[in-house]
Amino acid sequence: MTDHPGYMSGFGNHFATEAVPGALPQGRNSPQRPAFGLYAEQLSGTAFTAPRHENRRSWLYRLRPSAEHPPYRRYQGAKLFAPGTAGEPLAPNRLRWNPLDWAEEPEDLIDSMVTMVANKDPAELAGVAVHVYRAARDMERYFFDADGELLFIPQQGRLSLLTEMGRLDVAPGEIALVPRGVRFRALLPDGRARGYVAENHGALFRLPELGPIGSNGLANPRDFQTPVAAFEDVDGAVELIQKHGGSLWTTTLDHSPLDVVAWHGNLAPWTYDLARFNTIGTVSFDHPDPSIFTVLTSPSETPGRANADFVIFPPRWMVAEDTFRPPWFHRNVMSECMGLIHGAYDAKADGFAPGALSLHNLMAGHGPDVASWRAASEADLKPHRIEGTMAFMVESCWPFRPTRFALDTPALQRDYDEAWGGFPKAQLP
Ligand SMILES: O=C(O)Cc1cc(O)ccc1O
Ligand SMILES: [Fe+2]
Repeated sequence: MTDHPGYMSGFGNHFATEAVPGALPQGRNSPQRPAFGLYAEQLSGTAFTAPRHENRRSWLYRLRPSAEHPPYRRYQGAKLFAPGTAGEPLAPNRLRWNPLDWAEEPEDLIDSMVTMVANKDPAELAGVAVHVYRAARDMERYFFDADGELLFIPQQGRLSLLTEMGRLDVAPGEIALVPRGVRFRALLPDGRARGYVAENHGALFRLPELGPIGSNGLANPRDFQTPVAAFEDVDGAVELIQKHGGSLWTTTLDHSPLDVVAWHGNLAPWTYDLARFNTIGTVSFDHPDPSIFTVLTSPSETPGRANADFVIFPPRWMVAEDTFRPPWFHRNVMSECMGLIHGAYDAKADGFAPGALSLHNLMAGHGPDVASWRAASEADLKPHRIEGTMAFMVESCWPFRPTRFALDTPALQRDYDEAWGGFPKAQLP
């Protein structure tokens, strides 16, 4: 891999970048004759008339227009990627899966994608799906998702995402976002890579409001890194796959679609190092709601009720006095899908390994397993640092439905309910 060509800093900024000097028009978006015969193209992430503070779009200057392509046909590979969820009534059970094994034949990122849970039809422009990838081959073809933006959460092995708008290098502990429609291919600098993808069909992820926290804190905007323009000037047949309306489609181009020489705007890919998250918690007593750990939020149309929140449980000091410090028992009106990047999660002493996934849909009683409850109830409450861990949660107001694969795979822990078996009964005086 060559050195990274560089990043620009800031979340949702209006960036301007050109890989060839003079490629970016000045003072207008669509000149009569763009420099060098480039083609100007607007890519929108919100409706043209979205309020200004929500509005996201970028202008791309490319070697050929994206419009030049033959019809798409159904793609026959990637059978576990977006097959639709199991049709039967949604059981209210808590579910947990061990990390998925590598496929027998090495697959590229797209063929290795396994959809585990999803809610809503992408055509509703709402909902979120959680996929797991376990890739062992570089992509020689290209992909884009017409159904939503893709939040990559690597768990093992780095990804190099060559996108239309520049290159994202992302390692476990970092995340990356590729906007809806942006074409990319994924290279695997470590030979293989496993992780999670949250596919957001709804309102674009943004930083949460800070309320009384003030003007700084949680994920700070300047720590988001957007790549400078970088392009491939490659002629020859290449495959372009898209996910559209919940199914996969393929076509052949006679050139690389990563041919954007310059771009400007505020719809852009980025990476973010979760270690930069400014974690906030109690310095007195009680454990705040985990909304305090929100990195990104995609609002629904109901104020305060997220279509999708991306929440992390990072290393941090626990100092709460006379407090049960791990996650308390709870029944939540929101639905929770959790994964673990590394280390151990403080509510689950056993059975939740890095790469695992859990699902606690609305009103499912959950919280610490017996061993975690006992240890935390008996602990000597000194300041204690939770180290070397990074769990995350994709929380949604729409209950998640598992896919057929997720319900049938041997990775499903059929004894998960036992995590909460054997609590001693309270003894009244
Ligand atoms: O279920 C979980 O482990 C996530 C979680 C953590 C917490 O501290 C409070 C609520 C919650 O859903
Ligand atoms: Fe929870």
